[in-house]
Amino acid sequence: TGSTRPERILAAVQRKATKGDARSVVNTIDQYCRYQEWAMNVGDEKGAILDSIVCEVKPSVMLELGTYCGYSTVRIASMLPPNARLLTLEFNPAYAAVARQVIAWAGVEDKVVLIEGPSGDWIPKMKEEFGVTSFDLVFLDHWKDRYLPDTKLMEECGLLRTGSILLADNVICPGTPEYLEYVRGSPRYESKYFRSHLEYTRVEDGLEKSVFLG
Ligand SMILES: CCNc1ncnc2c1ncn2[C@@H]1O[C@H](/C=C/CNC(=O)c2cc(-c3ccc(F)cc3)cc(O)c2O)[C@@H](O)[C@H]1O
Ligand SMILES: [Mg+2]
Repeated sequence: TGSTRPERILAAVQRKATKGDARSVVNTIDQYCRYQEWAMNVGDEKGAILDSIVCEVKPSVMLELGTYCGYSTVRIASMLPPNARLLTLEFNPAYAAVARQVIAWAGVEDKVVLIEGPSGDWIPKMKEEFGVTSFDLVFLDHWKDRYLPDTKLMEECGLLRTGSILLADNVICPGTPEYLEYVRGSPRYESKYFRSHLEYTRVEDGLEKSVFLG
């Protein structure tokens, strides 16, 4: 019963990254996943696009679907002002346990609320449990066939307001065809594709940024 990939990533962070330095945690994970073993973090190239959108939107309340090891959680949190909040959903307890430690090592735990459980259960409870009115920005990076149902669920739960932004990873690889067709075809969204590459590779992938028009 050896270690899991997320546990090996955590070990690399605790061995090589400077405690309390979020950028050093991000760089350590990128180094590890580029030169030791690949992992499904948004990565440095798409991560730079993510950074620019977080900086542009300056969200007060943000949601991330699919924490995994916490790489994008730390990346986003390091860009947020002190009073902003990032809620991140992860339903695999082992991954959540790793992510909590990565988030703590980076020193961003004050801006992050990691919620352990499936998005389908928690999205309807966001208002009552976490006092969320609506999300300024949502980063979708969980199971690709769940992007569309969860987007519809957020609409139904009144968690999107005019101007809320959805940013979806992997719209090319592995691909999210139904989601893409929906946001690009719906008059309620203004969508834009940011071309990039699959993390740590030369394979094409990209992010889709969709503004909810109400
Ligand atoms: C049940 C839906 N609700 C969920 N609620 C909460 N957490 C969820 C949920 N789904 C999945 N998760 C979690 O999100 C993470 C899942 C992410 C899925 N991502 C991918 O499959 C993915 C896959 C690739 C990829 C690309 C090319 C390949 F050859 C192989 C893999 C690249 C990526 O950037 C990816 O994001 C896990 O931590 C999982 O436990
Ligand atoms: Mg991804």
